[in-house]
Amino acid sequence: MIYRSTKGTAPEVSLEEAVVKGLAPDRGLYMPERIPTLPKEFFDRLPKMSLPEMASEIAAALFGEDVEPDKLKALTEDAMNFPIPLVKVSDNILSLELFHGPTLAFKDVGARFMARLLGYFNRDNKDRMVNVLVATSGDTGSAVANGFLGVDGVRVFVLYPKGKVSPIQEAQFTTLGRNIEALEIDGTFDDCQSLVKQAFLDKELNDAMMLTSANSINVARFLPQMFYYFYAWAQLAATGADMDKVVVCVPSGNFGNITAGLIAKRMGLPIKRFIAANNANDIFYQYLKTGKYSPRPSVQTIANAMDVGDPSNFARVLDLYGHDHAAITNEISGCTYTDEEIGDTVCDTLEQTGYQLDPHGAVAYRALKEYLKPGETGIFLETAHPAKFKATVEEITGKEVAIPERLAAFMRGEKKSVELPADFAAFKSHLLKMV
Ligand SMILES: N[C@@H](CCOP(=O)(O)O)C(=O)O
Repeated sequence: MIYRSTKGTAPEVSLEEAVVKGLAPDRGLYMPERIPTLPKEFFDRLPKMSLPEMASEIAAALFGEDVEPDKLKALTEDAMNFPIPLVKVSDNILSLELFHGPTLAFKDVGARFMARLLGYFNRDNKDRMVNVLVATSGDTGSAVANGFLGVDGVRVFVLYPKGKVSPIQEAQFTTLGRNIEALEIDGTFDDCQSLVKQAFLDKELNDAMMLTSANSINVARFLPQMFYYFYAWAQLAATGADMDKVVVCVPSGNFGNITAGLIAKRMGLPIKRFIAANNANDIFYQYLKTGKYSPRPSVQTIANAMDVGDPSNFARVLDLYGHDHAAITNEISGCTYTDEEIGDTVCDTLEQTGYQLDPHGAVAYRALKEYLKPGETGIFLETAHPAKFKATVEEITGKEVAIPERLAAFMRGEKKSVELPADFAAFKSHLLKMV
C-alpha cells in the first residue's frame, strides 16, 4: 500500500517509511492511497469472531501487502490481547469499554500495535536507535511509554503540559525510567505537539538521530484504532439488535479516534452516523457550525485528554471528505459541554444507572442522551478508566473510586522528569545531548 500526504506535496511512501517518518515532510499526515472494502462474507462472520481474529483480518486488508502474513497475524493478535466489552448503560445506549488494557485507556490498542510493527520494521537494523517523540494530554504518553518500555533500540520522549494531566496519568509515564524520558513542558498540549512536529522538520536533528512519532499522526498508531469499531458492531449484532441505526459517539480531542471510525465505515462497517463530542475545546464543533476552522490555544478542563486546540487529524477528516463541509456535516454532528455539564453527567448517570463514567466518556454519553433519534442505538467510546481521574470523579460524586492494582502500581514509583520551556531551541538542544 502506498501512503500519501494530506497536503499532497510530499513524495508517496511505503508503509514502513510512513511509520518510521511519522509526519510527511510537507507537514501533511499520511493516508493510505486507497481504503479497501471488506467483503459481505466478512461482515456475516463478524458476530462470531474474537477480537484478535477480526483485528488480524482487518490488519491483513490494510497492511497485508507490506508485512509477511504470519508475522502480521502474530503481532496483531499479541497487541489485541485484552478485552473490550460492550456494556449496556441505559435503554438504547451502550459503552464500549476501552480501558481494560495495560494503561487503562484506549490508546493501548494503537500503541501496542505500533510498538510491534516498528519492531518488525526494525528487525534487521538492531543497531539503529529509534527515538519516539510523543506529545500527550494525558493518555497517549502512558500507553506509548508502556508499549515501548524496555524495547531494545527504542528511546521514548514523552512531552506533557506541566500541571495539566491528572496525577495518576503523570505517574504512568514519569516513573518508568529505563528507555522512557518524561519532558515536562511549560505550556499546553498544543505546544508539546508543535515541538514534536517541528522536530520532524529539523534537518540537523534528523541527521543526528532517527525520529518518529507515536501520536495518532502516525498511521501505525491511528489505523489500528478501527479494530474496536468493528468489535463494538459485532458485539451489538450478536445481540440481535437492529443494525441499520447504529450511532457512534466519540469523545474527541486530537480526532485520531473518530477518524479511525470514519475509515472503518469506508471499509464497509455500517455505522449510520457519528457524533464528535467536545469539551470546552470545541474547535471542531465550531467548524461544523460555521465551515471555518479556527484553532485556538486549548483550555484546561476535567476531560483533560481532550484539551486540544488544533486537532492534528482534522486534516485527515477534511481529506476523507474531499474538503466538502456539507459531506462532513452529513455524517458527523458535534456538541460541546462545559465542565459543569460533564460533572453533572457523571453524577446523574451514576445515580440513575449505577454506571461510573469517566469525564471523557461522560461527554459522549451525554451527547447520545441528547441527540439520539427514535429507533437509533448509541454506542459511546469509554476511553479511559474513571480511576485515572480519581480525585476529580470522587469530588463530583462524593463516592470512592477504587484503583485497579495495575494503576496503583504506577503510583508507587518515583517521579522523574526534565522541565523544559515550550521553546523549540531548548527541546532540540536537549535531544541533541542524547546523541
Ligand atoms: N488525547 C491525547 C493527546 C494526543 O492524541 P493522539 O491520539 O494524537 O496521541 C492524550 O491523551 O495524550
